[in-house]
Amino acid sequence: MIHTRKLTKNFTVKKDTVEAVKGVDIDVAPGELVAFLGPNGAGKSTTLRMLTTLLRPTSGSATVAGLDVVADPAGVRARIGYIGQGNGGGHSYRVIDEMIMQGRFYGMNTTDATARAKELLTSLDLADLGKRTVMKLSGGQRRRMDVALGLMHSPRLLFLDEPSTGMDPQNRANLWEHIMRMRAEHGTTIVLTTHYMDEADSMSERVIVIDHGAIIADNTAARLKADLAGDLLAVEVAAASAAEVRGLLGRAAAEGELEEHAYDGVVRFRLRLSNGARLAPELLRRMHDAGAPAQSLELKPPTLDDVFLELTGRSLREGAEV
Ligand SMILES: Nc1ncnc2c1ncn2[C@@H]1O[C@H](COP(=O)(O)OP(=O)(O)OP(=O)(O)O)[C@@H](O)[C@H]1O
Repeated sequence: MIHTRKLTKNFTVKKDTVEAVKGVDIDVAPGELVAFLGPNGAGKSTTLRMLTTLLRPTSGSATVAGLDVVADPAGVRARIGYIGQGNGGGHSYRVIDEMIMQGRFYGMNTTDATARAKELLTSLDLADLGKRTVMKLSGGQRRRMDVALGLMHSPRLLFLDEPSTGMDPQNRANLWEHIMRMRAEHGTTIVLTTHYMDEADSMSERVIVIDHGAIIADNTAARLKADLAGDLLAVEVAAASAAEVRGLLGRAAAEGELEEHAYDGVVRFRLRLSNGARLAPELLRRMHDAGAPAQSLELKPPTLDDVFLELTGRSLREGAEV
């Protein structure tokens, strides 16, 4: 559905060159749900804008829905849906009219456009609001209308640029429920950008991590976490047992990753383990047998932020406007 090779975008700002996207290779198969995850300024939107023909690449190639973005931008646009960061349509039109106009814009006749608009408004839980003017919708309803607009011409491929930024958790969950239902019903391929790691983690089947204009990881969230981060285990023991436990945990920890912190007669050890849930009981047993029992234990599965930290030495949270 998407194939890019060495896709590159440079901007010139006051004689300086900003390398926004540095030669990325991306392949997305039909039906996939892929998230571009990265901090502010990583190059996610620029990549999306090249794929949706809104920006012309500086170099490299991109084929989207079977067509070249430079040779046939109009053809690409006809086959895709795009929901940008600040979409929303006119303010004083009724929702249903806005939808029908969008369909007409894509060459549908009024009867088909009306039928499609009604169908989409129903699936996106907006049926009762069709006659309301756009400006009277709440933020969450309006974002759902954006999604409906992007789907009017039944694109096989839908791009969403930060679909839920600025929404409260309930509206985000609601939007996602609708997107997932659309996808199940129509088999739409979905590519989105986000800097919410939990969103990339729970919603996408595949996460492409972008930093400084380059792809630094590309896999399922589960694989990325298992391969690059591991579980975080924290164990507290009496200070008198620390030497014993340091030896035991040191052997289990990945190289150089055993941290310790002493306070009030207790030592708290922290380490990363690739399979913590399995290893923790065995470690506890060994500590107990060595006469150095744990006073407390905490086991946390990794997040995509841990993955990003491992890859870049920075937290994804640092740059995110969350
Ligand atoms: N039109 C432009 N002119 C100059 N520089 C630009 C332009 N658009 C983007 N950039 C720069 O290109 C880089 C990538 O920006 P981009 O918007 O693609 O990042 P992003 O990952 O989508 O960030 P965000 O999460 O904030 O939307 C940034 O350094 C940005 O300042």
